[in-house]
Amino acid sequence: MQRQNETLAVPTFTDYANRRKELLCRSFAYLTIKDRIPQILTKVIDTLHRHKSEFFEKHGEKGMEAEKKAISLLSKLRNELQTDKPIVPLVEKFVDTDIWNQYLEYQQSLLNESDGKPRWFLSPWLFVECYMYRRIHEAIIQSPPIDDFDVFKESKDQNFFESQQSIIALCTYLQELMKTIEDLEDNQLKDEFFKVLQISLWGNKCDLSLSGGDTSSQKTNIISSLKDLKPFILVSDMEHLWSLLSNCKKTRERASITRVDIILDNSGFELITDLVLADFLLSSKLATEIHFYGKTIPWFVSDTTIHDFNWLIKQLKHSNHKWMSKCGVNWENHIKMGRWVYLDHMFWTLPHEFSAMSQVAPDLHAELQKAHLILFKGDLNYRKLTGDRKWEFTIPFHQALNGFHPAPLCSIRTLKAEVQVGLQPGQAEQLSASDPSWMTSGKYGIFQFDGPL
Ligand SMILES: O=P(O)(O)OC[C@@]1(O)O[C@H](CO)[C@@H](O)[C@@H]1O
Ligand SMILES: [Mn+2]
Repeated sequence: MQRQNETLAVPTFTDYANRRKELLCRSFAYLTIKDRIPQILTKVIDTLHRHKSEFFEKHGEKGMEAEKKAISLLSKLRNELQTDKPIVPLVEKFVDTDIWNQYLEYQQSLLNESDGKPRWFLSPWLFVECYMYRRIHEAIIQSPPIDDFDVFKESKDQNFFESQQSIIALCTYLQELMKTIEDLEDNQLKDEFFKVLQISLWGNKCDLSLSGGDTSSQKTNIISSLKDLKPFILVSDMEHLWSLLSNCKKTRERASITRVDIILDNSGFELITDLVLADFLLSSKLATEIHFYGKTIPWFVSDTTIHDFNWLIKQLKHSNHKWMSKCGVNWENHIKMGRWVYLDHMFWTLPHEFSAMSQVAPDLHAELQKAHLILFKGDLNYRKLTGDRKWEFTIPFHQALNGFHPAPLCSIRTLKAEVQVGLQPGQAEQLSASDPSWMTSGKYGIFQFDGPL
């Protein structure tokens, strides 16, 4: 597919003839739908199988029946996908069902010239992928009494346990830093701020949907790798973040607040890195309040739900490692005192790009407008920020946001999808020549800021 050039302000989502060509060229999107998604579905089915006796113990025969039903719905889903059947409306009534089905109709309306049915392999990748996770959820909620079962919980927890050593290193680092943070000079504080930002960036390498649900934990000490990883940061707007927050800190009146909102991505190791960043923001007084946003339903395998968030903090608190448990105690306290607030909203698990937020979820948009800074973690959020379009690499981030600007915002993301904007002329070409998989390997990262208008 041709990259959109700067003269086209908003490229259309779907040029289906080109899309087909792109798919046949074995793009990353095509391989995701063809290989990765069926692999994830097979894992989900296997997980349900393995929990059979647990369902029986909990719910008796009804639990066994429910397991069978969920598995049959999921096998049907896998078959629909693999045989490229039309994408069908959701049937089970849930808070977001109507919005989903309206979106499906919208996708259908884009297809007037063909047979009028969106299909798995010929619809926009972002839509199809989100739809698949929403259908998994539908299969589960259609199968009471196991309708609150999180099919990805096991993998998320495994990621946490396998990253133990790196988590210990991070908690120790944070607690050591806390001892001196009040005495740090401005430039020292800035250095530490940049460090915790980079920790949170590289934490995003560990997502489980890219690995098809296979384990993807952090085994090395991330802090000692930061220097070596620096050359892999393609856009580094950290200075802007520092200016913004240190300015808030200097000009803040006694009782007023500086609020940073973090749109979370993956649970497990990445979530720890985000909480380390959030704790640092409070302790350094760069912020006084943090709002976290997670997902209301299991999403893209490893994304954080309220259960994951609470579970992880509890795990830390009860750890027998001194600094891990100190972090757990402090973090629980931040929540109790209202310095940390966890929120969710169904918008985050809709297929819409973020420029549609003010229309689709005006309440969420209005809430985000109250933040001084919004940090968007991860690759999926980047795809939604930029509409997952094939933008020209050098187009300004601001333009790709397509009017989405509730407050100053920054994407913190490792590259795992074929969309990237705001690069220097020639930068993408150079990368393509030296490392053809630079956009999808998770090896490169960005801090991309869109500041005050
Ligand atoms: O948002 P995250 O966790 O950083 O990444 C999600 C992700 O792995 O899922 C998709 C592949 O299935 C890609 O968009 C992206 O690479
Ligand atoms: Mn994710």
